Amino acid sequence: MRIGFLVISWTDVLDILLVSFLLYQIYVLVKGSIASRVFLGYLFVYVFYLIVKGLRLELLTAILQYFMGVGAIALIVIFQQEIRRFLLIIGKSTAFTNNRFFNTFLGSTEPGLESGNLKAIVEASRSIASDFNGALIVIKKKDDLEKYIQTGAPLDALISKPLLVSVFNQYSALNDGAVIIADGRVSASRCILPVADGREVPSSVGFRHRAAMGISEATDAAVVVISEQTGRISLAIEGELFSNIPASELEMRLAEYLNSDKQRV
Ligand SMILES: Nc1ncnc2c1ncn2[C@@H]1O[C@H](COP(=O)(O)OP(=O)(O)OP(=O)(O)O)[C@@H](O)[C@H]1O
Repeated sequence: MRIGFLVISWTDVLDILLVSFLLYQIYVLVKGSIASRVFLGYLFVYVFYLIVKGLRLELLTAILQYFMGVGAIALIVIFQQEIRRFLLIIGKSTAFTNNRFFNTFLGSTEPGLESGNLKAIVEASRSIASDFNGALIVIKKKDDLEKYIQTGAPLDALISKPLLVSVFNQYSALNDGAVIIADGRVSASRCILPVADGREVPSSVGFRHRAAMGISEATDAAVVVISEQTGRISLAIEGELFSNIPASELEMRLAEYLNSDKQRV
């Protein structure tokens, strides 16, 4: 196709569409954050560099070229949260993660938790909350949690209300950190979770709740978090924290999420 003096092929159109899509995704990721200003600043420098290069100002071009090279590395450091989120979105896209072969390869298993086990978790949460003992309970869906289980003390125990209540008792030696429930067993306690520190986390949120958001952002696990200060039960799913959930609603919400085959994006 010819537009004026420009000859445009279908690969050029594809190229433009892909670049537009990428730029839009970057815009969505950095929108509203401090990173968006950095991104804009970098874009201005790049446009300036193109103008300078077009005008054949050799010295300034060389300086800006060097600056752009160093800037690219600086951008990776500045945007590490956004890049991580972007790669997670790609890694969790339904086309791959719903595929049986990829699930085996990634160590993912079928989702679901027996209703008796779910009831035990909910009853334990109710009891822990009423005693104002804090708790952090990670429940595996499909994604492998072995990496996080390794950070804690192995338990490999049957799921039961008395066990969970005693683990999170304030005098227990196991109450620090998170309990991870995987494949119908209480795998470990005292586990260390990644902490969410993105712009969407309100500064008032403490580390227990940040850790719940962090692991639910990094994996598809559901996390029950109970505040030691307020006794409130919250649920973290897909990086989002749903605060102050009534115990009566918790079981339904957990069952709905854990038993669904839906993979987040
Ligand atoms: N990254 C983490 N991984 C696992 N557990 C954590 C992590 N960060 C904090 N915790 C647990 O949360 C506990 C309380 O942390 P903190 O008081 O900062 O959280 P909070 O969100 O304010 O919760 P609370 O309302 O219960 O005080 C810690 O003692 C620890 O057991």
